[in-house]
Amino acid sequence: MNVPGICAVIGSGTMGPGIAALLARHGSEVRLNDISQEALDRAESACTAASGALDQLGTPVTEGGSVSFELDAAAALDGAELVIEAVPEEIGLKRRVLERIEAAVGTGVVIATNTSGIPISDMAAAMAHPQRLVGMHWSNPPHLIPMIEVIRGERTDPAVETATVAIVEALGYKAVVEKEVPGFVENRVLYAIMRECLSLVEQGVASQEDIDTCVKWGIGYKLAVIGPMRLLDMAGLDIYSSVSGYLNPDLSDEKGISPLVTKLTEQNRLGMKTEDGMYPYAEGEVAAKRADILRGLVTVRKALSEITPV
Ligand SMILES: NC(=O)c1ccc[n+]([C@@H]2O[C@H](COP(=O)([O-])OP(=O)(O)OC[C@H]3O[C@@H](n4cnc5c(N)ncnc54)[C@H](O)[C@@H]3O)[C@@H](O)[C@H]2O)c1
Ligand SMILES: Cc1ncc(CO)c(C(=O)O)c1O
Repeated sequence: MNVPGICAVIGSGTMGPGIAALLARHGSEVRLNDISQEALDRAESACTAASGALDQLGTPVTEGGSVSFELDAAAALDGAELVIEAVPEEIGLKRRVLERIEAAVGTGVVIATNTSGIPISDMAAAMAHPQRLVGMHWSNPPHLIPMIEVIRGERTDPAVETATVAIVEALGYKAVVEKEVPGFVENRVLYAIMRECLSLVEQGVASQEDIDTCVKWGIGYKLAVIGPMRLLDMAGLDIYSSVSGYLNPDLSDEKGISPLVTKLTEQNRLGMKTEDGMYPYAEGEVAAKRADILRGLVTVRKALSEITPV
């Protein structure tokens, strides 16, 4: 199945433009909406950059695709066959936006939320037709990371989930989340890794730099080729049993926010957006790092596409 003819993406911040660019690449007429004209102005250059990255990847262009930038939500939603909500991760805002989307589209239109981990059923609670809400969790940067989680809520119509899986499979790789646990699969695994890494820095076990090197060139490299379940078979479940027996009780079980992250956020050291966070950034260094990251993701994605999935 190809992607829908007309899509609306509601929210044009970090995620919206890359989502729109990829859908347009596959032939959709995409309307990108935001309440901020400045965000829409930034989105135009973000979409151009995303399209350039897709050129480098060699992603074929399906004729007929386009992205328009709409401050008027009604204009963006008019005739949409798929709506993707990508506004900030705040359930009250998402519920209000979903209500407005519902009022503007037919009951047969799939409404997908890009929430990072809010249970779909919680978001659907305010909807008149909750059966058409489905989770479609993209990863940043959305035009390059080909895996998209599909998450159904308690009242999601199975046909809506099936249609969403078909769209995802036209774009990349699906991971169907069978139970809508907070964080779904990707972010639960990612946040478990980040919790342990932050704990290791807080304990002085290793520096940020060496932890990044260890994870990138150790498990990150390996897991890019061998999924964790396959790796268990490769290592041997007996090995896992022996090691996890003494290691699991010692892993971080921090239930709150990392004290180091709390300290840094209180100091407004938020990372690249403030040019200081886990690392300091000299003038111009953030743009250079972002370019390096995108170049690296394109290069690795090309290499991975050369191998058969293990
Ligand atoms: N940033 C990431 O790495 C990432 C990755 C995957 C999923 N997500 C999820 O995607 C969603 C969006 O995240 P983001 O990082 O793009 O957020 P963001 O804050 O960068 O962008 C959100 C955009 O929504 C706009 N907006 C706010 N209210 C609106 C409304 N009523 N109508 C239309 N637009 C509105 C804002 O002006 C802003 O431009 C969140 O649920 C987030 O958890 C984020
Ligand atoms: C830190 C962090 N949190 C959430 C997400 C996605 O929902 C990402 C990501 O996509 O990379 C992330 O890095």
